[in-house]
Amino acid sequence: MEYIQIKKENQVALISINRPPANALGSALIEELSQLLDQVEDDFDTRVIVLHGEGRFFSAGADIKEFTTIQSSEDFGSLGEKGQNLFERMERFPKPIIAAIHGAALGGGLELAMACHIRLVTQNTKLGLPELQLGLVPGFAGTQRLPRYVGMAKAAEMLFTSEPISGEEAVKWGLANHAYSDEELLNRAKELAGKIAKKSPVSIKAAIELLNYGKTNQFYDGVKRESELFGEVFSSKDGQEGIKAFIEKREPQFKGE
Ligand SMILES: C/C=C/C(=O)SCCNC(=O)CCNC(=O)[C@H](O)C(C)(C)COP(=O)(O)OP(=O)(O)OC[C@H]1O[C@@H](n2cnc3c(N)ncnc32)[C@H](O)[C@@H]1OP(=O)(O)O
Repeated sequence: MEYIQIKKENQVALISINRPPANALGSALIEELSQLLDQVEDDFDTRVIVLHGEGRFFSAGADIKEFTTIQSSEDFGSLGEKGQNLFERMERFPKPIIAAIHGAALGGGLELAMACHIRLVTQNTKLGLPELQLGLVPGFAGTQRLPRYVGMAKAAEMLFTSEPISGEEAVKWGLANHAYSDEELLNRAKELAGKIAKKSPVSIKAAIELLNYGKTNQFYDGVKRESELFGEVFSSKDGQEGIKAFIEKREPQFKGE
């Protein structure tokens, strides 16, 4: 695999995303992550997964540079669906997935983290869904998962302003379980994974299935509508302007078209 490494220690699989400079979730990386889950699912000896990012960030989201190679709203919508399907699989995965988040988890990076069962963060990490800054909307089910963690009002504020919250704030809002220093993060994640690995895989699998019953049809209808709007908004002039502005490192000029 090119962008993802796996290391096993005491029944815990440490999965590292390694795609400098920002661990952007391009379509190849999404595919690799999906293949890796196939491997881990079949490996009886792996009981818990810890997911983290190499380098400066957990992940700065979908690959904005790759967006410029996409021609139609349908293709953009299907990119969204690929991410949505992978993240749904993760949330239902029979083995617990702990995200250990440092630096930043933005856009698709936070959507990935929100699909994990437990989130540990560093105090100063930035967590946000800044897609509206790009003239877009989130497309990997973030519009449906974020309000489940932080409530509608805080989710609306985070989406409308595009501003991230810190790891410490994320714990207060229920988006993350615990915040640690940069030095502590990975060891704490491994320690927690070790505790969970001692439980019966049978009862863990049942607990994950049961936790997922909290998601009603409204959640799935919302995810479907998100992928349609993700494609439509991408094709708007504002969507194209937002992506161009990011690449040109300038403020976007949105005209409502
Ligand atoms: C369905 C899902 C949709 C989405 O996820 S849309 C994407 C949502 N994410 C974002 O909008 C985040 C965009 N990135 C940022 O805001 C910033 O970056 C950071 C806060 C992560 C870091 O800022 P700083 O420390 O000032 O570094 P830097 O010079 O902006 O970035 C370092 C290099 O990383 C590239 N990069 C950052 N994020 C992405 C990305 N999401 N996709 C592709 N490339 C990205 C930059 O362009 C640059 O690269 P170069 O050194 O070549 O100029």
